[in-house]
Amino acid sequence: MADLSDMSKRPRFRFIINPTSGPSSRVDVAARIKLHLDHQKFDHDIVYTDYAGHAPELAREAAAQGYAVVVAVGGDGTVNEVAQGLLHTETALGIIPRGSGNGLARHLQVPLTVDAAIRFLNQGHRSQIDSGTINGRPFFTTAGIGFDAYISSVFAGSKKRGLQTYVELILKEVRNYRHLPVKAVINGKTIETELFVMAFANAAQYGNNAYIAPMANIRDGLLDVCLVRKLDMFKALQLSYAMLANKPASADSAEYFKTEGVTVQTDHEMMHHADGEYLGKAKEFEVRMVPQSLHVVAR
Ligand SMILES: Nc1ncnc2c1ncn2[C@@H]1O[C@H](COP(=O)(O)OP(=O)(O)OP(=O)(O)O)[C@@H](O)[C@H]1O
Repeated sequence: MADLSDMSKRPRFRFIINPTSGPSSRVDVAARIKLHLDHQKFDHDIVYTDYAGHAPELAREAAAQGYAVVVAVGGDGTVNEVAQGLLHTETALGIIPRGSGNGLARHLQVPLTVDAAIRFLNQGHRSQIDSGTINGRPFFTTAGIGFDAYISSVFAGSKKRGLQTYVELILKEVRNYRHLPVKAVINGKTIETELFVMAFANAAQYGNNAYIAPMANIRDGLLDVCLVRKLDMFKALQLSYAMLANKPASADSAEYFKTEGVTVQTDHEMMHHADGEYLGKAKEFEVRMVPQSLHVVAR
């Protein structure tokens, strides 16, 4: 683990702000950076995204120019985009969490308020984490097939944001959700089942401290798979309780696997997501771990 303050040249930080993300309470993040970043130690610039998909370009450009850290200012969607631009480079991802879930920030124990997150960046702790891919698309927190992807698709079309919207959606949609048969291969074993959800966890949680894979270690080179077969109301309650208590669910509600990769096939078009971003439908999925592929500023 290196300390940024040890570097001989003054390290540069780029802050990438997604102006569309964040709670309704407006904080002038640029002003907070001016106030709290250690300007004796670090140079910085601030750029704003103009459109979805802009952040990877801005991050890639900064990595090519030798910036020490690129800080994603936004929710997990922005974090995902910035991190994509930093994969396999020496530039570390920093986070100022501004989303409703903040899954990666929570897993990496980044402070959740703007001022504290900036002061945390000053400490300059760096380490490396794994990332994953689902059908080639990178993810850093979780990806999934089934109900979680369905919720991300409904959420994407909803104007409302935040935890309450998520909970309302889940309660409304869970009763109507149609389970589909899949064939998955995990660690050489073939599983054929009616699927509610198959979640692929690099970090332990979806965000909002909802733990889908409590044992997940973001640095072990392994993916934690949580398989939930057909769900009834009793199992749904058991699973929800376990997720909020940061404990594995009982064996008849969910099964957990550690693996380097998974393939899934189905005769039906199924939805998938990466870090809560809805990615559309497919009949075949390949999920892979990419060990130690991203530097981060984390505890
Ligand atoms: N300038 C922009 N205009 C429109 N969309 C943008 C812009 N910049 C980034 N985006 C898109 O906004 C999406 C959502 O961002 P993000 O997840 O950070 O915020 P959020 O939706 O408020 O957070 P959460 O998902 O935690 O509620 C990103 O996936 C990104 O593609």
